[in-house]
Amino acid sequence: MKLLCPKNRRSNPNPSGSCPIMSAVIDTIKTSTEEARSKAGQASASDQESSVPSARSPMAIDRNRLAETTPTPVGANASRDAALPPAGDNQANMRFLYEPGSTPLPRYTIRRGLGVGGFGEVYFAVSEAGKEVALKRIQRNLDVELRGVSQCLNLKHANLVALYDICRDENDGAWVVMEYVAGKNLRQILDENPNGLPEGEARRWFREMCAGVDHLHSAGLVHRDLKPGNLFDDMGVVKVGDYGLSKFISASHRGGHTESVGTFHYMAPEIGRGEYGREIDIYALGVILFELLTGRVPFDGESCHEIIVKHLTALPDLSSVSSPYREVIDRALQKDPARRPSSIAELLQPLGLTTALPAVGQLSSSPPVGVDPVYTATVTGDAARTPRAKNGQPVGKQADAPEIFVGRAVSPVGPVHEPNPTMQEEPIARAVRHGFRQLGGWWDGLERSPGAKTALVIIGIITLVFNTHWLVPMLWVLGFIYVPYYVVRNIVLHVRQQPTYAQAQRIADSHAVPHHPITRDAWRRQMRNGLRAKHTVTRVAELGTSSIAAILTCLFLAVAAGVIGLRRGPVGPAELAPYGLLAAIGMIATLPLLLLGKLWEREEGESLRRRIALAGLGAGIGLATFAISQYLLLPVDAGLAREIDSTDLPQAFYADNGVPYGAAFVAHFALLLAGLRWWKMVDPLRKRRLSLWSVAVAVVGEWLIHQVLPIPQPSGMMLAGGIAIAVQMSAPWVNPALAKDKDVMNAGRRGVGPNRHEAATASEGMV
Ligand SMILES: Nc1ncnc2c1ncn2[C@@H]1O[C@H](COP(=O)(O)OP(=O)(O)OP(=O)(O)O)[C@@H](O)[C@H]1O
Repeated sequence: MKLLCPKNRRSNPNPSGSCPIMSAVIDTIKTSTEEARSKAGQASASDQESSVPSARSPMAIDRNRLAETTPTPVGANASRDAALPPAGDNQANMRFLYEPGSTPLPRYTIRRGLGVGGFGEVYFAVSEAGKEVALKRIQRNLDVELRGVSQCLNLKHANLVALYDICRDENDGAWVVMEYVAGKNLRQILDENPNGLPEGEARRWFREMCAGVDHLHSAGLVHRDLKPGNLFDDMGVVKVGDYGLSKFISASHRGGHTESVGTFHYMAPEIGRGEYGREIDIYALGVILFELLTGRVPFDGESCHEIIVKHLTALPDLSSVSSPYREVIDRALQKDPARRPSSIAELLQPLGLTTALPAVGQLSSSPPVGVDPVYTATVTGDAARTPRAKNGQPVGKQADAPEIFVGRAVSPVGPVHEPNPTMQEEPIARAVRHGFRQLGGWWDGLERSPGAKTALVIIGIITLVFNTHWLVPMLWVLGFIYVPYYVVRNIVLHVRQQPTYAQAQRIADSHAVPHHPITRDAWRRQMRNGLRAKHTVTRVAELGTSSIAAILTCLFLAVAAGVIGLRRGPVGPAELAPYGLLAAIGMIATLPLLLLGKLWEREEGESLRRRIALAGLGAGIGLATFAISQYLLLPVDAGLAREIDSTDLPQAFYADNGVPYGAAFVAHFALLLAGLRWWKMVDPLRKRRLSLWSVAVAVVGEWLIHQVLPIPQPSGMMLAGGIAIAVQMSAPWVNPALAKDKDVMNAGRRGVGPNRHEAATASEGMV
């Protein structure tokens, strides 16, 4: 698997071009060449300099040379070889370690390089007996990761590319020997059909790939890397390939160097939570179905990160797809895996398609060397299309096992992850439904005459009617308990299901190319795009969570202030009232600020409009402060007479004796809110969750305004500081420390490197 830059998704990027990810793949190839050289210990210095590599020495060769020197295939190989697509520009630029004629594995002669994926190079090779195979050279030491591949090796299905064996070359390098597929892959076909395939053809592709995947699922395997590049057309039969390795090679093993995993267009959201159930295959199939029909993927973007965030948060626009495809894709692309179809059969059912299982035999042993068992799959209905070559011989045979000389696969595959149980049906509702279903079953199986059954129903109804006096109140009580419980449970679970942006970032990290850092600016842009793509429901859910956090924070701060302020002296209602005011005003200010932050998180924004809106909010806060102070009989001139000469005060706002009118509070808080950039404190992309600098700026700003428009102190400053703390603690926050390139972020923080300017300006200076 290799990560394709989103913009270059349709064609392999030119290695010499600007795509950093492709460059990383090229780096990997170069590195592995060096590794192989050092391991082999055979390549002498002269060999390395020589332009004529020896047949057995691993040596990078240019694909152009390789194409030129590829020997003409002989015998049975010729037809397929001729059917190979010509090496395009991309392929022409690929460099392969082994040249045509090399025999890195005994009895297999490499004919040509087919391509380079995330795991390594793939070659077309021919055995001594003339058997065509594809050889995939794995670039890492995968002893551990290859455990369990034996289960895949013996899978047999018309719609799966057969894995024949895992072999070791003399340098202990791992090779996967697999069925060679001469036809194009779906990526190439979709590239030729930018508006998608005709419906019938799309249905054929979809049904057959689903049949292959279903077979994997029934064997307890999850593909984990379904994408058009891994789906082949083998003379009219769809073959799912690349299913063995992705299960065993985790991102961590791949990410340690310069390579990267997968294209993000097909990645289910829960992969970020480390869930790799079969639902991720269902999700990928939903994406592929959409692409088959439209030629587009449902979630695209300028960057990998943007795509991930869309997978996590955005709803797909399915308006270009007609029914029943729309509903099928919609279900398959549900963010919550538990809401997706639970099986391939369920996925296909609305389309009127089925997956007959044309398996020759699950998990059986490979046939003896040299034996080509006849393809005996029994396919029904739509699947009844056993592939035949022109000579009438069956061609879809799966179980041709080449010579095994060093097989190392051992242990079985780990368990298939079940869907997240937390979002499954509410247990009481499930029990009730189960009970009703059992009752229905009992009723259906009751051997009584229709008359007797009718009589029973009537008796039941009468019993209910006569017991309504206690049944109805009991149902009311149960309803009063159950409904809030149900609502709270769903809110809590939904919120827990909400993807976080840090989570998106982590996914990007685990798949990204570490040697191609992004700048802080670019990171912010990507994150901002993700925030923009967020669905309203997600926004509302986040706001709900933030609001609860804000309320709790305000209460905590008020209690903390009260404990400190009242530790000596009497504690009565009069003494407690100011802290009640603090909590109330804190909430009154914080909740709208969070709401505004939610609206503003889509844009970087430094606008007059924001300040005007904040001024309006400040006026409201001032009014509320005055009103609550009056209600609680709090002195609204506390400390003012001592501090400020009343004759200096604006007469419209203060009485002759210096006592402020409500207008003074309104003006004071309007200034406080409009004068500071509060949106920085609720921005999910702020640098720190809680910036004490911002709190200090809020307190000092309040004190400065107090010099012109005084209000009771220290309540005013406590309020300003409390609001600054509460909004920051409760607003969502993306931890920049999890950003793709920590060096760049740190450089930005230190004010060095390319982000020097932004480092200076991006701090949460509030004024
Ligand atoms: N069994 C096969 N028969 C013919 N061509 C194959 C076969 N397997 C892979 N290829 C071709 O070899 C190339 C590299 O394949 P590979 O699976 O390594 O890469 P990928 O699927 O693009 O990336 P990744 O393995 O990272 O998912 C692709 O062009 C693919 O079409």
